[in-house]
Amino acid sequence: MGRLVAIEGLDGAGKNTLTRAVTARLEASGRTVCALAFPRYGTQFADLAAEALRGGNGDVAESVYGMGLLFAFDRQAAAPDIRAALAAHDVVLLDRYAASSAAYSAARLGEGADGAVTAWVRELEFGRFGLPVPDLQVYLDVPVTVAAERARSREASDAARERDAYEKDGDLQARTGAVYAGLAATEWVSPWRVHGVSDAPALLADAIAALS
Ligand SMILES: Nc1ncnc2c1ncn2[C@@H]1O[C@H](COP(=O)(O)OP(=O)(O)OP(=O)(O)O)[C@@H](O)[C@H]1O
Ligand SMILES: Cc1cn([C@H]2C[C@H](O)[C@@H](COP(=O)(O)O)O2)c(=O)[nH]c1=O
Repeated sequence: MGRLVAIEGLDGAGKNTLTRAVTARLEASGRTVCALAFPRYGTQFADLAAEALRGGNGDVAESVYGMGLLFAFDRQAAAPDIRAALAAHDVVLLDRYAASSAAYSAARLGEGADGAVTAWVRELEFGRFGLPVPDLQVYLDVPVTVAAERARSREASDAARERDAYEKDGDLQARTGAVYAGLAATEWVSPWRVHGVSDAPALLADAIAALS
């Protein structure tokens, strides 16, 4: 059975880039890795959520819990794929998982890491839906200004990556970062590790390798 590792952080923090670097390092050391990303763009629930964050689907985006349900349904639909990946690989790396819902939802509501909505996400996704619990959650701790600049320059160079409502809201990003720090400090759902902006991907890859 493989180890499940979720990489979390702000929009533009570099989660996808870090996931690819860690995958390469783990594979070079002989481990098999499967990388998945949430939301799963191109599938129903993820696309409904993405459209909502760009002004579509009526007033869905106004509801924090409504958005939480769409993201949670996306993960519930992916659960068989995650379990199959865990059965077939040494490591399954997730670019965002349930903690993204916890962090962004709490930030939108002005709650902390120990508030009502993070408890709701935990119970819904790991309780009611029975999603696999990560062996390790990683908070990629990048300053809000750096993440925002990366998201902006990516938008400038790639028209398909136009920033959504969350990405354009600097105050929301700052609050989300604070909630992520709280989730990591309190080991929300399972163990966490903080990966700093200057930390080498190899450090994280070695920590993941040590899990198995
Ligand atoms: N360590 C780094 N140094 C400099 N630039 C980086 C670094 N990591 C990522 N970037 C750049 O920042 C941008 C965002 O990176 P990436 O797509 O990996 O972020 P992300 O956290 O997955 O974003 P999102 O959650 O918004 O999809 C990309 O253009 C990427 O090339
Ligand atoms: C999975 C997930 C995502 N979000 C938010 C975070 C981002 O602002 C957007 C889109 O994600 P991407 O990484 O930029 O593609 O959705 C969320 O609030 N809850 C979630 O579960």
